Amino acid sequence: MSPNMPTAPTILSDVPGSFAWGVFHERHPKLVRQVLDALPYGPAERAAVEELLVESTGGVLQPLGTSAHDHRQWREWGADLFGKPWDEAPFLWAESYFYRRLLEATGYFRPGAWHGIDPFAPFKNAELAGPAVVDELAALDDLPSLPAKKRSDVLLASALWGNRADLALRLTGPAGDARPALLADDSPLLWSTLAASGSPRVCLLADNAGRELLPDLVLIDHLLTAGQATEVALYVKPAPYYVSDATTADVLATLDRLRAEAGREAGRIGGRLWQAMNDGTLAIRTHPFLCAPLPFSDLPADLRAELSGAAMTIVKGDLNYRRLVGDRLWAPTSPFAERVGHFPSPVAALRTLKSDVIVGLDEPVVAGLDATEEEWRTSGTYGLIQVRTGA
Ligand SMILES: O=P(O)(O)OC[C@H]1O[C@](O)(CO)[C@@H](O)[C@@H]1O
Repeated sequence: MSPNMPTAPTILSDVPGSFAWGVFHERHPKLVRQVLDALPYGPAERAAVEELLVESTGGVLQPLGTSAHDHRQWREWGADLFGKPWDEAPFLWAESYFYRRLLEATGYFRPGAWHGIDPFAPFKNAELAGPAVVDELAALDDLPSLPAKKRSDVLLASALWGNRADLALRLTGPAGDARPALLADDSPLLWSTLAASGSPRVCLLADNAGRELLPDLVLIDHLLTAGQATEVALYVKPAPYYVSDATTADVLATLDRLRAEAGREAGRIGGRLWQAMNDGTLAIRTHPFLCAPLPFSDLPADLRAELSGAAMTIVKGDLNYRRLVGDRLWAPTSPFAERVGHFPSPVAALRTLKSDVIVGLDEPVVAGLDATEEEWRTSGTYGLIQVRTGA
């Protein structure tokens, strides 16, 4: 960050009772139980997962072993952090490292029986096979009868509140599926920017699989068929992350789920997406930096170059928002456009609020929310669509 950039305190997890503290001390223990109950890991994996929990709630950060393929990369990302207590590391860094270490503990990257086994797959699979998805697929039958403008708005809203359907929150947090109330809505700017662009290439940085990825894919199909995008690149995580984050395997499972609805709108959407992948108008992409513990202001040159050609990059979800604006206690009225000035393309954030970071709100909105008893920043009840145009 340039020395002249305004800054704000980095969020840490060292304050008992804070949201970040609760992620380590309340959510992760529940998550670990869920993971160990969902797959029949052996004694070595179980012990390693339990040790990770102990280390991450009171111990010091231990580096990855030298046999890990990315240990050098993490040494570099955490050069001044290893050996320090977990709660002295930035919350974003420590939470990301927790998920990397969980994969290490379960043997995801090691040669052996558990190689490539997604520890969160049982939850993701159950969601995709569940009744909520059946209802959501059936609702797609109404899409063709909607006027084009209405269809765009409905699908953008679905992609936004699909982010509410977050397995991490539902496995370990409060129940509930209420639609978020929008605290900021720059959607007209999103549509007008795409319309003004000659042959728009759109990038979408995905967040969760299942009930979030499904509406994301439907939105992508709409952008392509309505000519609002001529090409779409969908960026997914290179490995399981933050419980339900989408990987290529999740895209394929979701496509299969759509295509299984033969003769219905869902099936037609699945077929068009398949064809778009075949002819290259839809590309699934990934990059190691998508699982890095760093803000997007540190994008590596190759990923920055890929995104810089986009007419719009749509950034989904809470974690991506934290990385986009910086995981700091900014003033909530701090301008969104300033916070994301580093991003290489016009950018639209679609996010339900699930952590303390927030920027770009109007003062009366903040005052109204602060006057309530609600944990409005972290409850997942509120959402936003914030856009910065111009590269
Ligand atoms: O799936 P999303 O929307 O990125 O949400 C992830 C959020 O969930 C948490 O991991 C808490 O469970 C936050 O710390 C994080 O930002």
